[in-house]
Amino acid sequence: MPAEEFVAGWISGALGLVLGHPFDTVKVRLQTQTTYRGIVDCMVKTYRHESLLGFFKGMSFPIASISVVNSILFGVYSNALLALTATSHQERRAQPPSYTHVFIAGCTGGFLQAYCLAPFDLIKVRLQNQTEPRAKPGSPPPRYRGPVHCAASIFQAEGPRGLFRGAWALTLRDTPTLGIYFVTYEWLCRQFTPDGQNPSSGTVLVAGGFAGIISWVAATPLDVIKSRMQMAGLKQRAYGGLLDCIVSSARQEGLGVFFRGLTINSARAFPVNAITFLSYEYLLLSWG
Ligand SMILES: C[N+](C)(C)CCCC[C@H](N)C(=O)O
Repeated sequence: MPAEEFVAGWISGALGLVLGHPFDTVKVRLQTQTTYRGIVDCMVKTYRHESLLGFFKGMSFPIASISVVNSILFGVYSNALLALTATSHQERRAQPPSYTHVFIAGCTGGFLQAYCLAPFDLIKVRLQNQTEPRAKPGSPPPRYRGPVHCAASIFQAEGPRGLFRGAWALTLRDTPTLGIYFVTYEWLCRQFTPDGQNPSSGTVLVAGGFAGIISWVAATPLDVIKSRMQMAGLKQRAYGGLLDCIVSSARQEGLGVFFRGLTINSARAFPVNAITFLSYEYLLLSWG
């Protein structure tokens, strides 16, 4: 099983995450809290209350964990294509796989990474939603002191299953949308690249950026539900399950609720995925 795709996926995932984290914090807050009027209001309040550091809350943890999960996505994707089409990454430019194969391999990667992502994503969302300013004398301490404390508290209160809160919603969110992600990337690359050649850096940036946007647009409704299920039981009401969360969110806030965070998700998705794909392709090319 070729391993370099896993390593390249890991490094490229980490680069994308750093670039995207401030957007991600604003998104999670908009999706789960009602105190903000919009993106700008959320940014201003976060800055005033918590300084620039507020945007980078909980970042070291995703860098260490979620970038590893990205390696699973790209590693499984490439190895699934190898199994389906018997071509390695290097051979695929000369013998491009069909879009059906790309879709199936993307869904497989998405499905497997979602399960590994679930506990890390849960901790990220819980930490991002702590809006208390850092270490102000006299103010009550935040519920979680950091990622390890957060994981331990959830484990203590709810057992190992607690760490997989929202995992179903996450799997449903990621399986089809990561199929869409790789199909969009491949399709755009092929539009701008002569047959048999490697896409230029510009093409990879644009194709990666749009692959990110399109897959995030498709993923946003379930992203909202996922974040709410992850926060359930804390500040938020508890839900009877995925369906209950969908129905009661729609009843209380209208259908627009499913598009919360769409603009910010898309604004984040372009740079993050442009850099992710560019560094991924570059690393694989330089390793030959
Ligand atoms: C499929 N869905 C759109 C949900 C996720 C796509 C993940 C791609 C990248 N790691 C990122 O954070 O943007």
